[in-house]
Amino acid sequence: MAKSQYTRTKPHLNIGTMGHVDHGKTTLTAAITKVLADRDPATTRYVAFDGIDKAPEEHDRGITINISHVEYETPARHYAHVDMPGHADYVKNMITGAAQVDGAILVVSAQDGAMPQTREHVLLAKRVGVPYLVVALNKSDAVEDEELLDLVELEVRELLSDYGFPGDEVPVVRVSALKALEGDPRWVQSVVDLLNAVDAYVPIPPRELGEPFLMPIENVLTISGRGTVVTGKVERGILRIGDQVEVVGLGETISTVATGLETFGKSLPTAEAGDNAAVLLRGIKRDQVQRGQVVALPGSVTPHKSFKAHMYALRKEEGGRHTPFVANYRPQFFFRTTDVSGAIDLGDLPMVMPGDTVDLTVHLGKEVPMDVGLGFAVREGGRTVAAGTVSELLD
Ligand SMILES: Nc1nc2c(ncn2[C@@H]2O[C@H](COP(=O)(O)OP(=O)(O)OP(=O)(O)O)[C@@H](O)[C@H]2O)c(=O)[nH]1
Ligand SMILES: [Mg+2]
Repeated sequence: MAKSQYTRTKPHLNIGTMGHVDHGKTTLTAAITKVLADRDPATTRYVAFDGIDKAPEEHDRGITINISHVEYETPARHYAHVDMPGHADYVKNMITGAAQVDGAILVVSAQDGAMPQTREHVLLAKRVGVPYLVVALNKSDAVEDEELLDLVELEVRELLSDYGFPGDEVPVVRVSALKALEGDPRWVQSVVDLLNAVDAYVPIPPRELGEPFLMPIENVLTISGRGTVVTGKVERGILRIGDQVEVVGLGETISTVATGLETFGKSLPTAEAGDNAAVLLRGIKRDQVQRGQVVALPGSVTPHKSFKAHMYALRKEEGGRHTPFVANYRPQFFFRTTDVSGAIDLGDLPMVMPGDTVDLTVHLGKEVPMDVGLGFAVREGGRTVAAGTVSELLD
């Protein structure tokens, strides 16, 4: 596929920006690439705001809809960065992004403080297993009163603690993405400080290199003359060019061979757990594969329609339901990069109250590749109402 080769000179980490709509996630993403590209153009390419929010609808509405990937390097690390949407209607896309990261930058506008999707994103981050958050208190240029900044910081720390993050320890860095993008030295430094905090606070997670290869498919592309390419973040294991793989879930399992590997347009000899990879699949047509399936070592993962789950129903203060749900409740279930509708079998329970933690059975409309321990979110009418983990595989 690509000409130049990706060399693993620095540890690799997956990070992203999350937070309420308009708090400055995309501006910060652009500013990070700008600041790093200005320092070392050999390792980072500047990606302007329009290169991140590319879709015409994003342009017209001035909001992020799709998640978008950029890469950059600090002196210590290579980062793949996913810019997530903040708008309530696109939380679905945000969940996909959050499921991939090893840590995230929670962007909070210092002017507005914590807002509904700040809360929802922190909660989802916890539920989908984002292990570390660093806070960018953005738009600090627009708030002159230091005490106000202190107040917002305190509020955010409390919010983090409410959802099980160490609110006292989490680095909170006062930044201005906009001013950094404009080259204002004070605020350029604020972005450098933020990156230093990420370098120092978010550890490189142990990669499951010894496990069988698995990559959830996030996107499917056609490369003319070459064939079909699937992209995603490698969840576990190592894949080499020429390896036999299976595409599993949402229908028949398909067997094929990985005939090419890439990351950010550079060729890879092997794709490893943690990598953002593009995998060229031999003899596969674009319509045979889709987002939500996984590419895996043959026989290593099986698709299931039914499973037992350990689940927490969000309280109404957390954005959850105001009323209990009863037998045959049919919400959407979000796994890795897909969502599927399903029914909940409560067994002997008469109902589930917001705030309850329960064990129940789920029957999905389509087969999803899963293992015990896989996390999922439950949504209904555009909001997250529950979150859980798979505790036992049924048929
Ligand atoms: N004053 C000031 N304005 C900012 C700053 N960062 C972003 N903005 C402005 O805030 C608005 C929203 O910025 P975006 O980067 O699109 O916000 P977002 O969080 O990506 O929005 P969604 O992706 O739609 O959730 C834009 O008008 C920016 O110019 C900042 O540091 N200071
Ligand atoms: Mg955005």
